[in-house]
Amino acid sequence: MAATARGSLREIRAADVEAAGLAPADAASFFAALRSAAAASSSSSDAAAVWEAVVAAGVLRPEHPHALHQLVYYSVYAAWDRAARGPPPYWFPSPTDCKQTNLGRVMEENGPKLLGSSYKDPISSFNLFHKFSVENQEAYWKLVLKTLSVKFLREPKSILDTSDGSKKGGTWFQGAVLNIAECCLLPWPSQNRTDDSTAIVWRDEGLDDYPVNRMSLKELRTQVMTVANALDTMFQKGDRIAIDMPMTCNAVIVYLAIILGGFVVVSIADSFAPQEIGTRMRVSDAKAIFTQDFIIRGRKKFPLYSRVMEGTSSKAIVIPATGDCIGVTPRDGDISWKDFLSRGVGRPSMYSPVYQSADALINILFSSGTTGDPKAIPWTQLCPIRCGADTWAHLDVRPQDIGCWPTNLGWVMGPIMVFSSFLSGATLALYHGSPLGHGFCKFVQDARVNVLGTVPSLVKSWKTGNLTKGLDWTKIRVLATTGEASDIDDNLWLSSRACYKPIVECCGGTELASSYIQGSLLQPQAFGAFSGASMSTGFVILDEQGNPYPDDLPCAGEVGLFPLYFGASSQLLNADHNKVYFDGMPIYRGRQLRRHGDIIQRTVGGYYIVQGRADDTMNLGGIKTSSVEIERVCNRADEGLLETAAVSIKPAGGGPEQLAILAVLKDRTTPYDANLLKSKFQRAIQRNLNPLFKVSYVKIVPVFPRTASNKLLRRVLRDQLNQELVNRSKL
Ligand SMILES: Nc1ncnc2c1ncn2[C@@H]1O[C@H](COP(=O)(O)OP(=O)(O)OP(=O)(O)O)[C@@H](O)[C@H]1O
Repeated sequence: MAATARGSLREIRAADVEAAGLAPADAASFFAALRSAAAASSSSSDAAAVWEAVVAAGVLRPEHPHALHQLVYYSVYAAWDRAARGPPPYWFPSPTDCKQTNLGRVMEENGPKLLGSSYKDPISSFNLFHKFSVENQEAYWKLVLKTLSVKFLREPKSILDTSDGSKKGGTWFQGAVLNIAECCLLPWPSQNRTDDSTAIVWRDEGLDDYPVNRMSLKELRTQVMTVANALDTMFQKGDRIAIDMPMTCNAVIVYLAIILGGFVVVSIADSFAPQEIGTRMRVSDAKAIFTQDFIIRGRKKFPLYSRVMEGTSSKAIVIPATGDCIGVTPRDGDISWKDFLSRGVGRPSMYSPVYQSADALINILFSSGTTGDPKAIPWTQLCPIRCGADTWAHLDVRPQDIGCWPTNLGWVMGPIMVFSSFLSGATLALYHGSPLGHGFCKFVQDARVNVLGTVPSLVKSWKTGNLTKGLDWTKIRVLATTGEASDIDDNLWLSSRACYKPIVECCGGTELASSYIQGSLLQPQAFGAFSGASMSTGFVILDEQGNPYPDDLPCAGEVGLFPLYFGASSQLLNADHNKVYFDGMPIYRGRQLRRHGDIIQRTVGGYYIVQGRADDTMNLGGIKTSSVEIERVCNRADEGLLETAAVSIKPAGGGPEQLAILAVLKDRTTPYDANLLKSKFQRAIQRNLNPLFKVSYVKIVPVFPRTASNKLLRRVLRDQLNQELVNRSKL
C-alpha cells in the first residue's frame, strides 16, 4: 500500500526536528502539535489534506528555522505522485473567505444572473466564470469597470468592436474619452477614498528606525498638478518625456503629471549604461529626461546624472536623491528640480487634465530583451485599466490595502503598480533604496504592507541572508512573483514568513500590460505553478505542427493567445508588430492566434508551468525538453548550489545536441570539483526527469549573465559555450 501522508510525517523523529534547528525543549511540544494537527486532517491518505490541516493549526511559525518548514513540507508530500496528481498544493481557498475576495463578491452578486443554475459558489464556479469572461468580454469588462476609479469624460460607445478586420486585436472602448492619470487622483466614494486617504507611504534607506512617511491623496494631486503646470511651460502637448531614476515618490509624481498634462512618458530603467539610455531616447524621440543626481542603494552612492549626460544630449531635469539641493552641477541647458518647480509658480494651482481617446499613447516601455533587442512598446490609456483589473481580480487588491513591489518605472511592474494601486483605492508603498537588504524587509513590516510582490532573485537573497529574522510579516495577505520561473524552495520560505499566505504567480509581457497566466485566490495554489489563465484571457497550447491540444488535457507546447486581448499592444515603435506577434501563427476559431513565445505545460489538475522561451527548448536524444525543467531538478542536487542554468550545445563536428549545465555556488571562494557536480546532476536528472538524458558538460562560473531586469540570459551562455567548444576544437 502507498505510504500515507500521515505515515510520512510519522517517519519524522524528534532528532530530525532538533537537527532542523529547534531546541530540545521546544522540539517535544512541536512534535506533539504536529501529530495532533495531522490526526485532525480530513483524510490520512491525502497529503494535501494533511498539509492543509498542519497549516491551519498554525504549528509551523514564521520564526521557525526554514529547515523545519522543509522537513514537514517535504515529508508530507514525499509520496505525492506529481505525474498522476499534478503539482502539490500548499494553499487552499476558504469557502467563507472566498466570498470576501473582489472576484468572489462580484460572482456572488452576478453569478446566478449570468450563469443561471450552473452557478454554485465562487470556488466551484470559478472555471465557469473564467470561461464566461473569455466568451463575454463586454459583460466582464462592464462588471470590472464598476470596481475601478475610471471616470470617462465621454463613455465608450462599445466595449469591443471587431468589425474592422485589419485590426487583429479588435477595437476597444470606441468613442471613450478620459485622462487615466486623473482617474488615479480623484476621491472615489465607492472605494471610501477621500482626499485624506493615504496614497503613498515611503521611507528613505538608512532612516530605517524612523516612522514611515505618508502622503495623502490631496497632497499627491497637488504635487502632480504643480509638476504638470511646470511641464506646460517647457513642452508641447504630445511631447515624449523620459524618466530614468529609481521609483521614488517624485518619480511617481512626475509620471502621473506627464500623463495628466497630455504628454507621453518614456520609461527607462535606472540600471542602464549610457549607450542603452541613448538608444531608448532615440527610438522614442524623447525631448527631455527626468533623472536623479545619484542613486542611493545599499548605503552606497552611485552616479546617475553623469550616465544620463553621457547617453543623451536631451534636456535633463535633475532631482536630488536626498535633501533639497542637487549634488551635481547641471550642464548648460539642464536644470535642477528646484528651478523646474519654480517655473510653475504664479500659474493657477488647479490644473485641467488633457482628455484624450482611450487609445491615445501615454507611455513608451521597453521589453527586457531576453529574446533579442528590446522592443519599444507603446501603452495607451487602455493598458492601465487592464493592469488595475488584473490586480483587482488576481491579487485581490482592495481599497485601503497597502501594496509594495520593488521595481522601476522602466519595467512593466512599475506602471502596473502605480495604476493598480491608485485605480483600486489602495496605498502604494515605496522604499527609496535597495530592496535586497534588511532595511527593505523592515519597511514591509513597518509600513504594514499587506500585498507584497517580488521577483525570484529578490526572494533568493532575502532567504540566503535570512533577512526577515526578528521581523513580523504576518500582516501580509497576498504575495506575488513574476519575471522568471520561481524556485519552489525559495517560495516555500517566502510563504512561510507570512504564515503560509498564497503567492500569486504572474507571467505575461510588457506588450500585454498584464499576465496571461496567473494564480487566483479562488483556486488552490502550488509552488512554482500557475492555477490558470488570467480573467478574460483565452489561449491554446500548440503541438509542433501548430495544432491545438484539447483544452482539458495535460500537454506541453507553445502558447497561442486569443488575439482579442484587452490592453495588448497593436504596434511597436522599432519593429513590425504583425511580424513579431502574428506572422506564421495558426488560425483558431476564425482568428489568427497571437504569439507570445513561451513554452508552457498544462499539468494534471489544470495548473500551468512555464518551461521557458521557445528558444530555450532543446532536443536531447530526440526528446524535446526545456531548460527550466532541468534546472529545477539540478538546483536541488547539491546543498552548495545557488543556481544552475541548462543549455544545449552543438558539437563542432555536428551531431545531436548535448546538455551543458552551468552552476553558481553559494560559496564562491572554496573550490569545488566540477566532475563531482556532474555526477550529482546526472543522478538527479536520471532519477527525477529522464534516465536517457546525459549531462555532457558542467562548468562552475562566478555569476550568470542577466538582462538589466535580472532575467537569466541563456542565449548568451549558449553562445559563449559554443564559442568555447569551437576554440577548443581548433587547438
Ligand atoms: N512567473 C514567471 N515564471 C516563468 N517565466 C516568467 C514569469 N514571468 C515572466 N516570465 C518570462 O518573462 C517573459 C516576459 O518578460 P518581458 O515582457 O519583460 O519581455 P521578455 O520576453 O523578457 O523580453 P523580449 O520580449 O525583449 O525578449 C514571459 O513571456 C516569460 O517567458
